[in-house]
Amino acid sequence: MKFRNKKAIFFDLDGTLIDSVPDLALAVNEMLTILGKETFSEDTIRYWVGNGAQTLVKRALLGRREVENERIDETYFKKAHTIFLEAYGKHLCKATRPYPHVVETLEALKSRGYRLTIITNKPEQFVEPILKGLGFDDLFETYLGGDSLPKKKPDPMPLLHMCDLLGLTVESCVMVGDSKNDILAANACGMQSIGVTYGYNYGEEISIYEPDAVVNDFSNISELF
Ligand SMILES: O=C(O)COP(=O)(O)O
Ligand SMILES: [Mg+2]
Repeated sequence: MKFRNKKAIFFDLDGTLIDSVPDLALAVNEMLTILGKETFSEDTIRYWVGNGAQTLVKRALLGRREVENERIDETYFKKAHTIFLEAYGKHLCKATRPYPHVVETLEALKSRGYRLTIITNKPEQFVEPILKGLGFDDLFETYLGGDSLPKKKPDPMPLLHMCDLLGLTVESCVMVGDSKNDILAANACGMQSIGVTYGYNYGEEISIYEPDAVVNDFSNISELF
């Protein structure tokens, strides 16, 4: 298939452009150690990434992914969250790297005239330092973090807001992501989407959420435009 008449491509960050779990896991375990709690393997923590920093901290404190109806003492949670943000801020690009073919594919799409932006659930404060640290911040026109707006993916709010920022219709944009949160957000506002299979989707196949296309390697995205 080919996407036609598209003007902009919105990219998810963690699990799509960059493999950030090693550094997220380092920060989670630093937080747990400071709090005197047991730490977890990178493989376990990978299943907890996707809903932003607050949910990641909550999952780590409770030691499981399903935490929606769980209550944690607010003061304790705030302390843990602050420790996590400080720890992660120190390790943003220690082991975090772009996935294979990401940089050259983004460069090719940009040189063909596509407007490129990032919509991540990661806290906004970390986005620019990571992009700068990895040397590809100049490829993107703008970005939104998980705390930039009142709602984050899977809510369509950030996708619709990005369309407004760029002055584009939903139909002229495509969302690319590794997680159901990306595809559900796109589906909720009628935007077309591409799922990547190599990221973090809580151990589930991304195809279950019915993106318009699925790619196993980032370089395959350029063939879709
Ligand atoms: O950090 C997260 O929880 C998810 O970030 P993402 O939206 O870029 O995948
Ligand atoms: Mg992601």
